[in-house]
Amino acid sequence: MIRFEGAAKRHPDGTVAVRGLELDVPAGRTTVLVGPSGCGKTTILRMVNRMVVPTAGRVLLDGADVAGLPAAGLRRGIGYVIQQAGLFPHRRVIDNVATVPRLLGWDRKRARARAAELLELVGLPPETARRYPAQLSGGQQQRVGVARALAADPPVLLMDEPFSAVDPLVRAGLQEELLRLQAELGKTVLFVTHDIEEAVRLGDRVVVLREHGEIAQLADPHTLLTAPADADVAAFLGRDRGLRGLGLRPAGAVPLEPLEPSHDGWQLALDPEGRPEHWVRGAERHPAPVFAPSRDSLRSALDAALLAPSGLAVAVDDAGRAVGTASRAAVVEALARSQETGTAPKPPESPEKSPETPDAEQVPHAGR
Ligand SMILES: Nc1ncnc2c1ncn2[C@@H]1O[C@H](COP(=O)(O)OP(=O)(O)OP(=O)(O)O)[C@@H](O)[C@H]1O
Repeated sequence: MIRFEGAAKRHPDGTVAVRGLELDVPAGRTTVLVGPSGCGKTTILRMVNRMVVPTAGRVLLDGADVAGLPAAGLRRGIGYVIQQAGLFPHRRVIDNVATVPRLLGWDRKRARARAAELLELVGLPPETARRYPAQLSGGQQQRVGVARALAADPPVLLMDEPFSAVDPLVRAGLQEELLRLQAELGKTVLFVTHDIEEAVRLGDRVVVLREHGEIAQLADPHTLLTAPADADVAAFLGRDRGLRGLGLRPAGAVPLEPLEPSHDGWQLALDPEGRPEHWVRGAERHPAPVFAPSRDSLRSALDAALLAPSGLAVAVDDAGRAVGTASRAAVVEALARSQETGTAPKPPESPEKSPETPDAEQVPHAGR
């Protein structure tokens, strides 16, 4: 666990980058810092690996003040991924990834074997290992950056806008990959972005910051979207590519995945008619939130995905029978696509209004 106790940074020129942050970052989860440019996100992140030394307060890593830990050892135990990957241009990909294991004293063969394993883990084909960074695409370079950060199997991963330099499609793929990796590895991830969509997509918890690293709201994505703390947060949520249009856009644009027997250990219990009842995992049992692609909005789909313990919204037909699932990522991606084209996707064929679904009334106005 990372704890910020009144951690502040005041620069010699008088600029207060961070005023006095009180924040707990829980172990094994993804916490996303999001906020406008200059609000102190990078400063906060770098306080953890001592690239920035607080001028007041302190940062604790598993109870130990990082100021008292040797910087080199501390940094080797913390993965750090930055924009543009920050790879060594003159080293082959495999040796970029093997850097930290080599620093830890592993022999070259073992370090390279570990690097090869990691390249596979982040989805890079084996032939990329022998190339130099400049011979890879931007998205591939970011994957190498992630592999390198994971090389020493650090419990903590700091990620500073790692995906912001790549185009939206590649970015969506990288986000998907990170979600998959995190489900597998359960690192303590502190992730910085200025993109609220990315924050909502990746974060178990989202910290919305305003100037001087002050917390405007700390919440899970669902609470953030449905109950912004104040008008500033609401305005921030609605800005950029915004989530404002969610309630106006039909959920029919979300691609559905077929129902599987198990999703990360969660099983969907259906009634005899095939209608979803619960998500079940061992002794755990939670309601299965649903949406109807033929008449609901993207907002309903996103709510369902955010509320489901499996992270999957269950799509139902007009009779309420389960017909597929949609992940949080798939819903956000559908939103991004509809915004890129500037118009909402065509409403699905089902013009009748349903009294239970007020969003359906708004569908014909979407895109205006
Ligand atoms: N060396 C420095 N001297 C003076 N001010 C600085 C210095 N480094 C950063 N700052 C200021 O501290 C504030 C916080 O910077 P920081 O880089 O943490 O913001 P950020 O939220 O990460 O911004 P961005 O999203 O643009 O990367 C900014 O106002 C910045 O100008």
